[in-house]
Amino acid sequence: MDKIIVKGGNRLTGSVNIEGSKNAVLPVLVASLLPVKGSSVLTNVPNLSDVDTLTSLLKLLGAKVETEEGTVKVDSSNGLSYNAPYDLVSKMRASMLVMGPLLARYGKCKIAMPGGCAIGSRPIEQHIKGLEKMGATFRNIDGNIEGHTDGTLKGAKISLDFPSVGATQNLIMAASLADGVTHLENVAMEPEIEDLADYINDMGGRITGAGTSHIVIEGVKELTGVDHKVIPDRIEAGTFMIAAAITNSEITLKNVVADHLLSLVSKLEDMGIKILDNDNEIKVIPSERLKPISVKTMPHPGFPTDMQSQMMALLTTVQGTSTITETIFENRFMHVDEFGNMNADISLENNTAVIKGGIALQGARVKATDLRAAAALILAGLAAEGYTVVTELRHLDRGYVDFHKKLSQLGADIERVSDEGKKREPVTN
Ligand SMILES: CC(=O)N[C@H]1[C@@H](OP(=O)(O)OP(=O)(O)OC[C@H]2O[C@@H](n3ccc(=O)[nH]c3=O)[C@H](O)[C@@H]2O)O[C@H](CO)[C@@H](O)[C@@H]1O
Ligand SMILES: C=C(OP(=O)(O)O)C(=O)O
Repeated sequence: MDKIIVKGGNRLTGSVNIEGSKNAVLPVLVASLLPVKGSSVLTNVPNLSDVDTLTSLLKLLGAKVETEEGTVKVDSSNGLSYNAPYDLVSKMRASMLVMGPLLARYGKCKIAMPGGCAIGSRPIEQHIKGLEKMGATFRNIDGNIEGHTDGTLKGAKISLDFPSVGATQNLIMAASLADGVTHLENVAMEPEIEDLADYINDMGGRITGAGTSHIVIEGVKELTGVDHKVIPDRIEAGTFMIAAAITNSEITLKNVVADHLLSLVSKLEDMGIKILDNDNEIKVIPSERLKPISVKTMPHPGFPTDMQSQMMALLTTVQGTSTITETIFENRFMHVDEFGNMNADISLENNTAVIKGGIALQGARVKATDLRAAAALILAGLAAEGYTVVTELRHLDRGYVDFHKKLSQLGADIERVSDEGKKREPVTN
């Protein structure tokens, strides 16, 4: 089993390049199933295992996919299959997003129940309810969801109970090829939604309001493949901002959109850290004495759940009592015990973690419990006394490209020890 070994105490310096966003590229790849003409060329695509899993799913569905360093070309103009099997879907929640495009293009889909990080139950009733309003019917058979329409989806007025990112993406894609106009209310406002809408609009779609809570989609007869550059990964960027803060270092992030990171920036500023942004770059200027804070995860533009564990790592090093309340996923505190193994004092009161910070972290052998927890434990290792060994790196590989190499280039004492022959190779087909 691969492991990352980090020796704490080094200051970081220099700059780091941020990759294309995992949470943007996955829906954009799925939307590449929509065009009946031409092919799409996606650039700024991160080399992640989630991207490999999704391109495998697209191929299995009948799309032609060519992958090169940072670029994926998808041609879905040939007939597609409508069956997304368990072995791929179970690896990744984003697989559920193929429901919308398959129903829109073929009037049917068969999808195994989703996977992803074990951070809580991942219900999809908001996806299903919205698609039902557009005329689809569903049944559950042997762990699969089968959906049907009588030919085409119909535009509808849909209000989500909660601004689910996945449901918003699924419904945007479905409505893009539906008959008539769809109004989506109380939808997610994440930057990844805007990226998806921009991509579909460039293909000939008619979507307005993406990035607000009310999106209107006028269905079109067909879409045509286009080139699209994926937006920068705000969560990878945020993770490196915390790396700077936790090591009391000044670093610069390149290829970022500062406006996507406002809630994190505001919290870091409350703690006493200075953040300067200019022209797709962010500079983090640390401070010796940070202040404790309270954080609550919320749908965008609130504080992202995907930054919760990294922020927790930082708060363990800050003198005083901080709190983090997780409102998005009920089981996203599995890293608390791992931080405890590193001498952190964190107690859980329902969905709030109370962090008594400032007790020196001690290097330990810890286990990544999910994707962001993997990064957070490595961040804690940067500040801990002695060596921290982080295992279960398959989680890390879902969402971070060369994390240890980037940290090492910034000056961290870190290495990844691979099991012979088991290292993930980039897909080159
Ligand atoms: C709002 C939010 O922060 N969403 C995050 C979520 O997106 P993702 O699309 O995975 O999740 P959703 O936004 O759909 O779900 C957020 C919440 O809504 C619930 N839910 C969702 C759909 C549904 O049909 N029924 C239902 O109850 C989920 O259980 C969860 O508690 O995980 C991604 C990966 O960590 C993040 O990038 C997203 O920012
Ligand atoms: C948990 C994450 O991803 P997923 O929803 O794909 O599991 C994440 O990006 O932090």
